[in-house]
Amino acid sequence: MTKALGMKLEDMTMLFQEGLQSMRMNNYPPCPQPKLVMGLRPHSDAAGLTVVLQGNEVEGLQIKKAGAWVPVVPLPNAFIVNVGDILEIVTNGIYKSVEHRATVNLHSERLSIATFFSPKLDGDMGPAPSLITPRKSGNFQKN
Ligand SMILES: O=C(O)CCC(=O)C(=O)O
Ligand SMILES: [Fe+2]
Repeated sequence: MTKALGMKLEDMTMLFQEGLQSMRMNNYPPCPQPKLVMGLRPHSDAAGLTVVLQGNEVEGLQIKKAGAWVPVVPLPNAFIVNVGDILEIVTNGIYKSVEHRATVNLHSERLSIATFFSPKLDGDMGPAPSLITPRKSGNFQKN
């Protein structure tokens, strides 16, 4: 990723080398009124990267693309990798954090496992210094 972006490796390892990994297992039971219920509300993940396994290959995950909700069709033995808010900030907005949600199904239970890879908890975080040039300023501010 750093090579593709022309970013210094240290700008990434500084944050993620001692990063945190957490996991959420989601179970969406069948729902008699799936049009009236949302499994997981629209959100973006606060992490750097999220890896999702759609456990039992039941459809439900959707991403927002050009203003429309697009289903992410489960593929056997495939993971979904989502960019989270922190990576959007570190890459100075080059990679965008994706808004997504999970719907429920009338007859099928759905299972998913999401693994969140986040930076270390202490220290400064902001756009990678190596991505800021006189022609390209930082899109996010450190507080
Ligand atoms: O159930 C899914 O496919 C998505 C899960 C998710 O977005 C999350 O746990 O943050
Ligand atoms: Fe999520």
